[in-house]
Amino acid sequence: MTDLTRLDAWQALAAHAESVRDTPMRALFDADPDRFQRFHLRLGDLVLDYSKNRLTAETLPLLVELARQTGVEARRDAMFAGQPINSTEQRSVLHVALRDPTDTPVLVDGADVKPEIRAVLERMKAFTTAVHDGTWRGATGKVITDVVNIGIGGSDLGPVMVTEALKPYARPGLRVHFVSNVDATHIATTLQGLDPATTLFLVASKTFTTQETLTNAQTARAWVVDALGETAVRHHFAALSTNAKAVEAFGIDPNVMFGFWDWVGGRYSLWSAIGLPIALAVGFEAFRALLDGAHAMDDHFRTAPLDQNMPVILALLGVWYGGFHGAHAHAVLPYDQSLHRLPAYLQQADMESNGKRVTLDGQPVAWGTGPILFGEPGTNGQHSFYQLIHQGTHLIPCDFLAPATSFHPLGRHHPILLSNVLAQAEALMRGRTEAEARAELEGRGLKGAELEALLPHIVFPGNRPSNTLVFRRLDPRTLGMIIALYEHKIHVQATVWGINAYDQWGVELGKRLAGAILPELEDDTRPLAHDASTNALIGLIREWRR
Ligand SMILES: O=P(O)(O)OC[C@H]1O[C@H](O)[C@H](O)[C@@H](O)[C@@H]1O
Repeated sequence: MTDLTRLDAWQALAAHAESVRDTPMRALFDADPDRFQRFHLRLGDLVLDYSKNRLTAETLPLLVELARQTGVEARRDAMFAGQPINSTEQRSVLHVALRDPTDTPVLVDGADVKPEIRAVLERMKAFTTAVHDGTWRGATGKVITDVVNIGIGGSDLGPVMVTEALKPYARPGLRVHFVSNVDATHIATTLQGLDPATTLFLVASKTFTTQETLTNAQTARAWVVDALGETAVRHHFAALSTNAKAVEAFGIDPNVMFGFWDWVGGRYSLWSAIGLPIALAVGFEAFRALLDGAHAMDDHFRTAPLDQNMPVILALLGVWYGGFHGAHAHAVLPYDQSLHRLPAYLQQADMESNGKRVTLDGQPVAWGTGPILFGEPGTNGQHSFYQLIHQGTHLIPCDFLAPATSFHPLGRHHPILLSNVLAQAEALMRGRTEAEARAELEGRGLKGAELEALLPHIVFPGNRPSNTLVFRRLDPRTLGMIIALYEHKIHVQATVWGINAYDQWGVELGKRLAGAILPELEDDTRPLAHDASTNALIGLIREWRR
C-alpha cells in the first residue's frame, strides 16, 4: 500500500492543519451564524451535529479528498458486494446482509446468502414465539421465566448493550441474564435464585471453542443435569453458533441450534442468531425494527455522497484529530442511562477492529490507527473524568448522545439531563478565556495576588471538539441506526488507515500462553520455565492457596 502520509490529500491536510491551528472554534461560530446548518446531517429521527469541530470551509473537502484517494467508496462497495475484504482470513464481511430485508441476492462463493439468512430469522421468530407463549417449556412442563445467555466478546457485548438499551420494550414475565466472565462468581451469582426447571440457557459462541463460554456452559449443564437429569438438557439448552459439530457434541438438539456464517465477524454479530437473547427480551418485532434501523443506515452509507455521509464524516473527523492534532483517545458519552453499556460495546467494536499496527499488505504503519475508546453515561462521567477532557493535556474528541424524550418523564429529570449534555459540548467548544475568568473572579470580590494566583486554574482553553447525536427517542429502529453508524465509521477509518478491521490476531498469544500456564496451576509439581516474574507469581499463588 502507498504510504498514507505521502498522499497529496494527506500533505494538503497537514498544511491546512497548520494554517488553522490558531483559529478557535469560538471564532468560527462568531463569524458564521449558519455554522450548524452547514455542519449537521439528519437521517430520519437522528441528527448528527458536527459543527463543534475544528473545521473551516476548506477542511471537509480536503478530508473527503483523502477518503477518495484511499479508496473509501470502492472498499465500501466491495464489502456490500460480498468480496473477501477480510484478507488475512479470506472472508467476506456481510453483517449488512443480515439486516437487508430485500430479495437482492448477495453472493458468497457464487451462492446467494439471503435465503439462509431468512431461514434462520424465521426459526428465531418461531422459537421466540414458542418461549413467549409457553409452547416451549422446560423438562418438567413449566414455562420458561429466565433466559441465561452464555457468551463472551461479540457473543455477549452486543446483546447485553441492546437488551439494556431497550428495557422499556422488555416483555413482562421473562428475565434475560448474561454470563460472560470465566470467573465462577459470574455464573454462580447469576444462578443464585434461578430455578433449573424454568431456566433456558443460550450457549452463544461463533466458534464454540471459546474457553470461557464452554467452561460456563458445562457448569450450567451440570446444574441442570443435577436437578433434572440428563434428558433435561435438550429442553433447557439452545446454541447460537457456526460450529454444528461442536454444538452436537455438547448435547444440544440441532433443532435449537441457530446458525450463522464465517462472514459474520463476532463483534458485528448481534444482527445474526447471536441476537436471539434480544428477540427473547423485547420480542421479535422489536428485533426486526432494530435490523430495519441498521439497514436504513446501511442504505445511507452506501448511497449518500461522501460529504453528506454520517459514518464517513464521523470517521474523517477521527482521522483529522488522530493524524493532525495528536489525539489518541475518543470518548463516547451517552446521556441516556439505557445506553450505559454502549461504551463497553464500542470498546470491542472499535478497538478490536482498528487496534492494528500493520497495513493490509503487512507493512508497519507510520501513522496512528484506532484510538483508545472509553466512556460513561452522562452525567456520571462529568463527576469523574471530564476534568481531564476540559483542562488536561490530552485532546479527547467526544461523541455526546442525547434522546430528546425519556421513557421515564419524571419531574425535571430529563430537562436537567439534557441541559447538562448541551452545556458540556458548549463548554468544551467555548472554554473560558483569561479575561472572562478574571471578570468572574472580580465578580466574586477577589483581587490582587489572591486573584492572580487562582486565575490560571480557572481558565479553560476550549476549542475541544465534540459531535452531538440527538434522536427523538431510543426506540429499536434508532438504536439500530446508531450501532450501524459506528460500525461503518470503523470501516471507513480502517480503509483510510489501510488496515484490516475484521481480524483480531492480537487476542491469540495470551490464549496460547494461558493454555501452558493452566496445567502448572493445576499441578504444583510441574517445573516452571517462564520469566522470573511469571515464575514468582505462580509460586506465590501455589503457596497461598495451600
Ligand atoms: O463467539 P466466540 O467464538 O465464542 O468468540 C468470542 C470472542 O472471542 C475472541 O475474544 C475474539 O477476539 C472476539 O472477537 C470474539 O467475539
